[in-house]
Amino acid sequence: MERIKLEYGGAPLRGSLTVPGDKSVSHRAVMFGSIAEGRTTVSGFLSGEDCLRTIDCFRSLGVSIEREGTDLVIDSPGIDGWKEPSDILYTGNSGTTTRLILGVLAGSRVHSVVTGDSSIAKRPMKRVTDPLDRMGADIRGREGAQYTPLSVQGGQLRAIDYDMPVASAQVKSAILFAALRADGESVIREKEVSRDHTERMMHNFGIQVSSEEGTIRLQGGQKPVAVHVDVPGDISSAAFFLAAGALVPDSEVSLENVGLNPTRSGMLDVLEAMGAEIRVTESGSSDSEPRGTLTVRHSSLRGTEISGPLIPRLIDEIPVIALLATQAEGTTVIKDAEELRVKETDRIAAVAEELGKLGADIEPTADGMIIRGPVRLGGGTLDSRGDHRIGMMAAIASLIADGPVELEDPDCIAVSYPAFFEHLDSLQK
Ligand SMILES: O=C(O)C1=C[C@@H](OP(=O)(O)O)[C@@H](O)[C@H](O)C1
Ligand SMILES: C=C(OP(=O)(O)O)C(=O)O
Repeated sequence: MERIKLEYGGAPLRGSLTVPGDKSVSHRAVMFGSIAEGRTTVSGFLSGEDCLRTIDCFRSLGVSIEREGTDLVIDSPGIDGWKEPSDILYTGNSGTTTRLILGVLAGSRVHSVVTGDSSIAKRPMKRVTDPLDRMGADIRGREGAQYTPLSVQGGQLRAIDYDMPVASAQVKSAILFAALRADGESVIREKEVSRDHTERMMHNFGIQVSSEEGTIRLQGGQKPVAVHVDVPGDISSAAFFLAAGALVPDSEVSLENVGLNPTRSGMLDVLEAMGAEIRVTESGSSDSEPRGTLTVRHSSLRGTEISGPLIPRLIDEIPVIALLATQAEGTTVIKDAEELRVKETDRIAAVAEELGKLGADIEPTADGMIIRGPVRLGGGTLDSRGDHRIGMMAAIASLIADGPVELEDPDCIAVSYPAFFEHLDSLQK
């Protein structure tokens, strides 16, 4: 496995950057564009490994998906014209692809088998296969459809009235895709409000869906109409440079065209609560996803508490927020974040153990962590554990470490941010 030296210490980060397209929105653009009959075009699409796996899956179903210049062009016969794939649908490392596609396939007319890599094989799927089963889906798989590989025989579905036991946009979205093909009106009640890109994109594709205080209602049988989707920059990718700008002395970093959907922007609330100097300039939205420029400067930070409804609004940013907290005065408590244990890795253990190697004081708890700061970080060899967000957290940690930092298995960063190291270099010139 590759190991690289991270030689970034010291120099301030200055300048501006456009982060790559939002991963969640990119996946959904391919999915809706494949369900809708006709031509969907997508600008700002993220060509990260996870989204490429989504493209592969829909190509196998007979959808044409090609690059034309910087746009992605999707030509689909519509869901009822899909062909049965002659091989498995391979979802790689992508939880979003795996879970959402189960909902899409359940309401299709084809038989398919879905599987991913060794990380996906450990991630819980029952949270999706259970509600889909109640809708009449025929899904079978390992340990009673708890884990991949999963086989799906598409068919006619019935509507569901469902109280979600986990706060998860992936579960909500899988049910919504199935509900679109079901007889009757489905009602989904969220445990906590999670990212609403699926609902927003449904509006763009001409589907009526209502959402009020965590209750979503969707009438089945509506047909999406092919449109153009403009994907905003990914706030979860921007998060690493927001943290770097706040942590490295003399830095000032601007990030442009970042998606500012309020169900995703919890990190901005945390930066403010920690005392970071951050400016948000909204630039409006060309579709239903708001966006704007974020500018951050080196700041002295204080500890904070992160819990409750804030958690789904920043779930993927917690590794880099934990790094920020190691440099903050006082204690930071993160709780209600047990979902971190079932991401690409167990991110509670990974953050505590990997940053611990540099001397950070992080106590893992069942549903989060307690971080005491500030602590000067030293050198060490960190392991991404095949998790892109742990890899990028390590790279940002190297910016403030007193000793040399090495990173094992950096390649996984391409899952969400293939140009990450180029962008980091460009801010240190
Ligand atoms: O719906 C999505 O696009 C995502 C939802 C979140 O997962 P959960 O739904 O499991 O919380 C998030 O962690 C993931 O990176 C992307
Ligand atoms: C959890 C993540 O993605 P997924 O669930 O799609 O693998 C992530 O990007 O941090």
